[in-house]
Amino acid sequence: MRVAVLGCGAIGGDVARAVRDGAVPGAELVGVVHAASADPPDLPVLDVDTATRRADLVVECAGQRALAEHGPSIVDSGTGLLVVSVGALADDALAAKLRTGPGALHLCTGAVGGLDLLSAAAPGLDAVRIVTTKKATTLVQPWMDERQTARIRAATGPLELMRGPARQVTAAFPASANVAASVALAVGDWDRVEAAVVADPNAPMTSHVITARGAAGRYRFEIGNRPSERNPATSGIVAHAVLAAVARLARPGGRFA
Ligand SMILES: NC(=O)C1=CN([C@@H]2O[C@H](COP(=O)(O)OP(=O)(O)OC[C@H]3O[C@@H](n4cnc5c(N)ncnc54)[C@H](O)[C@@H]3O)[C@@H](O)[C@H]2O)C=CC1
Ligand SMILES: O=C([O-])CC(=O)C(=O)O
Repeated sequence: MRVAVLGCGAIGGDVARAVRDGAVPGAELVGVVHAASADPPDLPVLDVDTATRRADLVVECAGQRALAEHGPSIVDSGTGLLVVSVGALADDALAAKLRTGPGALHLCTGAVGGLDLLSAAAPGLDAVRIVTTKKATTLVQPWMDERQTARIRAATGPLELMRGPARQVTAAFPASANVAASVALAVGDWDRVEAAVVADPNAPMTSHVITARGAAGRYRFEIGNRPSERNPATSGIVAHAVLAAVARLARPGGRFA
């Protein structure tokens, strides 16, 4: 399977180098699509149209906005698309376009787990929640006013920044709350999932606590991820989750579906 990577930052750079170095049996790197001014010195850089033409699978690691910009033309061309910025699917029109194909849309589990069980239990779940806690300064957003930004920077303990429907929270924190979208997509219902984002200056790790209950049972998944050394807003595990997904697509069969 020929693989191109869209976005060559903390996740995409690690994914592209691992595929290039043969870490994923059955997958080979055709190149990366890179937006920053200086090209990554050790990877072949392609424009998005060439990458789409040459690859069987484009792996999006570039953010919700880049997915909205390039995703539709990738699937429209028949090339497969593996998405890490799943929060972009909170836009129903974009989600419908990406699901239309003919290229297949695949979602990466990213920084969280338990999505398979939540998906299976979904018809019997009433309340589903995810609380994300990260290093405070990684959660400052362009839409915040000076007072709010100063409050985050001065925080000495946990500070809840937002609590609300998953759709709203993933849009407000597009590089930090894709996990809220992952839970909503697993449950198949944006309205049943409440998400919260907490800034904690002392958080040694990024944590995601997912709880759900209903007729199906009671569930609690507590995840503590070490942040990426390249991007403290991103959990280090995400690049590995992307590589695991590429491996499943490159050599299907004999694994959890
Ligand atoms: N599903 C999940 O659990 C998670 C999802 N994410 C998503 O992954 C994205 C990437 O995360 P990182 O690698 O840590 O971010 P990063 O900021 O380190 O890297 C993103 C890269 O994409 C590039 N880029 C942006 N727009 C582009 C475009 N139109 N074409 C080509 N390249 C473009 C940037 O220049 C940058 O190099 C996040 O923005 C977030 O949406 C991140 C963490 C967890
Ligand atoms: O990496 C993480 O822990 C979560 C994250 O940034 C996201 O969901 O966008």
